Amino acid sequence: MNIRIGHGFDVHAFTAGDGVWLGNLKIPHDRGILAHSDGDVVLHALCDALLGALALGDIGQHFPPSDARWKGADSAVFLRHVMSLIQARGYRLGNADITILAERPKVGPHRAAMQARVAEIIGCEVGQISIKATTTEKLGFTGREEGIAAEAVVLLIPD
Ligand SMILES: Nc1ccn([C@@H]2O[C@H](COP(=O)(O)O)[C@@H](O)[C@H]2O)c(=O)n1
Ligand SMILES: C[C@@]1(CO)OP(=O)(O)OP(=O)(O)OC[C@H]1O
Repeated sequence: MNIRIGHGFDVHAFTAGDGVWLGNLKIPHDRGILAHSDGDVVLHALCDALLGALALGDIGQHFPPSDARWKGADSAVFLRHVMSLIQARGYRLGNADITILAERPKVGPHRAAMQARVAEIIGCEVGQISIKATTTEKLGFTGREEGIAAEAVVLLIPD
């Protein structure tokens, strides 16, 4: 078996609320997230990258937005399931590199806790999880603070 690479991307719109779920942590904010689940773009992009690495489809195929079971769901449930699919195929995570695109909230103060939480869900070392953030210099939908996006790249290694 060969090493495999995967890429994921996710977007959610802001709505009224008091915080956003990022990396399975609720980050205080003056907006919330519009989504079927908890709307965690970090975990959704990561799930899609992991699925993509083994050509296993995308998050919406495994957890359809039409399925009431996933309404308000904790996205850690999605990530644990995706990891179980990967492990069943004889692969483990090499590393994940995630980028959050947002003017606000600022990710820096929460980065270490987010990395630790994602590593805990996956069952890997914190050093295997990178979480970065960038503004888009006030350009586009993230720049106008209409929504938030995340991208993830992963490398999977055969056991
Ligand atoms: N939501 C964000 C956005 C950015 N950061 C940090 O600020 C740095 C500078 O961002 P630029 O878009 O101006 O390059 C960036 O490298 C991040 O460290 C952040 O924490 N949260
Ligand atoms: C996560 C799911 C779960 O129903 O819904 P949303 O929370 O809306 O998130 P999205 O990133 O659109 O992915 C699709 C679905 O799998």
